[in-house]
Amino acid sequence: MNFMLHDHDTFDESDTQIIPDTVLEAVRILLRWSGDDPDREGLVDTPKRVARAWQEYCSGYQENPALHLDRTFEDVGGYDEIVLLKDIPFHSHCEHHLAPITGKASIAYLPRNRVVGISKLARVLHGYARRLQVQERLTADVAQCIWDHLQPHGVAVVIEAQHGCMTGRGVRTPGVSMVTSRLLGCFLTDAGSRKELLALMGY
Ligand SMILES: Nc1nc2c(ncn2[C@@H]2O[C@H](COP(=O)(O)OP(=O)(O)OP(=O)(O)O)[C@@H](O)[C@H]2O)c(=O)[nH]1
Ligand SMILES: [Zn+2]
Repeated sequence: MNFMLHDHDTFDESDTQIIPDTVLEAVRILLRWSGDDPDREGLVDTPKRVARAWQEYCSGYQENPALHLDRTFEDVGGYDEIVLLKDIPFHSHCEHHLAPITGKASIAYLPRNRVVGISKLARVLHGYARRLQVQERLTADVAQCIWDHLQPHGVAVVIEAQHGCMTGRGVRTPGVSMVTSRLLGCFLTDAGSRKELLALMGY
């Protein structure tokens, strides 16, 4: 599909974004196909809202999450133990049904000399979560990004999430969580490091 803009495309003054008319029409078609009337008052602005919402849900495609790890610090008082950012809430969407995935991630690493500003771990997570995902790939991508760019002794990412496609539709089984993990470096190879990590994470 070609998303080149045309003269008649909708210019949205509220956020100075141009939304291609093909996108707005796609939402109108979906609304009609779902059984509603896209021309009724409550739905007239819905295609524009949906387009903007999806730009936000998928804003991760416009960024390189690794850039958040560019700035590191050496002077942290000789600290050379595990750094853990625990229970970071996130939102994503599953690539199969475009349904929401909501959950929390815990991200840990064992620094090699340099540390990163702690918020950057959450930024990396959101950079990958704001794309269409399966939970396994989200977990692996976050871990690999930290591993490649910080070159620490070890990285661990554990994600626990609920999948909207299992609650609101399909098997309709609310209350279940999917848990995924990716361990790299010492957390994979050294039982002592792994034990310490899992205790810190509360597993
Ligand atoms: N492994 C994995 N599966 C996921 C994830 N998100 C959604 N799914 C699953 O993707 C599968 C897609 O299966 P399909 O049989 O192709 O689709 P479907 O007929 O809609 O399947 P049901 O959800 O069982 O109705 C489903 O089993 C979903 O539960 C994820 O992050 N990881
Ligand atoms: Zn799904």
